[in-house]
Amino acid sequence: MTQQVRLALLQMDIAFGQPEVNRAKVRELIAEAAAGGADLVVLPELWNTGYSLTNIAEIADHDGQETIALMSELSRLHNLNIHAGSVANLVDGKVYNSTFVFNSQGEVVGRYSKMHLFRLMDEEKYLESGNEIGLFELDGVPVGTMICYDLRFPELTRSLSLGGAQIVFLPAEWPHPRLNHWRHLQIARAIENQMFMVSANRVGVAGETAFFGHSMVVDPWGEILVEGDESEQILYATVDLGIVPEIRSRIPIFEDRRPDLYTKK
Ligand SMILES: NC(=O)CCC(=O)C(=O)O
Repeated sequence: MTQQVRLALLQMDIAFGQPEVNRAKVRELIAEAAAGGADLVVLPELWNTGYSLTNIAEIADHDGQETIALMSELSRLHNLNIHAGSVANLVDGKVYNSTFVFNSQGEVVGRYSKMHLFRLMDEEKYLESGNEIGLFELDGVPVGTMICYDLRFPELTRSLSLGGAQIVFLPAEWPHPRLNHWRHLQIARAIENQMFMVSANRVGVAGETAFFGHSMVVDPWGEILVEGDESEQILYATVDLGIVPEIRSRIPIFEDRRPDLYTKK
């Protein structure tokens, strides 16, 4: 990636339990984002199935095959990077909530499976948690990824920033009534780790759960560069990666940390 990166956040509704419908929609939206000049497109959480958990093993992707084939084709076709949000993914009989990230040559450069499962939406009953953090390089830039509820765990974001991440991505299906938490936690994570937070949250309703969107890009100074409303939309923001080292040297929190004194457990 160059220093200036034009991001496109796909804030979309998700057809419940209908992967084919969602894949067709995502194909259209990525073409639209490419026409809008995007260098990097970010999708929401579980965009292939939504939270159709009772039949998730039947409708999940298998070893990421459908997702990889589609995103690899689209990243090459449109010459852009894709953070493919997350998908329900069946591996060895277990379903994971998994992220795949693609460079513009269509190669998978990052993978991550959600490590904190969200009990309020029954994830722990149907899904398996991942056991590795999502830290990787995208076009030579160290970046990290988390998924939705992971945002509530500052230790995870700190592990990513200590690993050098300059951007942390957050695909999500985060609903009402917790908009306040969603906004403030992202701003806090960006400021305390002096990095960009980039989220794509879905909109729409599933059963009694209403998802509010408000996808956003927060810079390392805690300023919101773009924020969605509650409608379907593609949000664009251009980030200047040069400000990450600049802010990290202006307030040297990574040098001033006292890990020798912090609680280990
Ligand atoms: N899909 C999720 O992980 C939702 C997390 C959420 O809503 C929260 O409040 O945390």
